[in-house]
Amino acid sequence: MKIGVLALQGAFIEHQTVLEKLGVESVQVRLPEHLDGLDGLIIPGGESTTISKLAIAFGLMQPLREFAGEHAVWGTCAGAIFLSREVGRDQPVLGLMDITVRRNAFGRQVDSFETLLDVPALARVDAINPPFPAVFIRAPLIEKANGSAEVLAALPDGGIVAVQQGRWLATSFHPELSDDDRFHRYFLELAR
Ligand SMILES: NC(=O)CC[C@H](N)C(=O)O
Repeated sequence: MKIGVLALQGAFIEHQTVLEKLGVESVQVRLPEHLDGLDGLIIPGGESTTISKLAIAFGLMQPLREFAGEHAVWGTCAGAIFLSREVGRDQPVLGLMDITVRRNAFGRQVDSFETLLDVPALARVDAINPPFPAVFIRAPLIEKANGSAEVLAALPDGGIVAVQQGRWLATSFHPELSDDDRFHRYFLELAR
């Protein structure tokens, strides 16, 4: 199995480190041809406007959409914004997942925090399934999950922070920054 990590900007190395620990080969994706032969793709957190500018400059927008049509794709934080259909402002996105996101939804004072999340779907990779330690950094909130997009996790106030739509995943937080590889293992199941 070979997983690509979009390596235009942001926390791509951190995802590669987790994949390496799991014994999975990973490839940095910067150009369309780097998508060849991959079983799945992770779009990391970072700055979604920068990621989209570079993706346009490198001719990646359409190749990424085509790749996602046939493979598992997971966006974390800025990556989730990039995967979404609606960001409520004029910003190029892939428009794949049927979700509406609000960038920087947690405001300045609490722009970064860690919290324990119940994620029932992770029982697929861990029968005991303790709460997941989720790291939020200037995170977006998923305001709506429409159509076949299913909510995997929400904050106690109901704010949606993880969604799955078929083989696509979006998380507002950064599982690559917590010492817990269950989301990565869950994604690898989707990529298989
Ligand atoms: N940690 C992150 O990926 C932050 C996302 C960033 N605030 C954005 O809007 O793109």
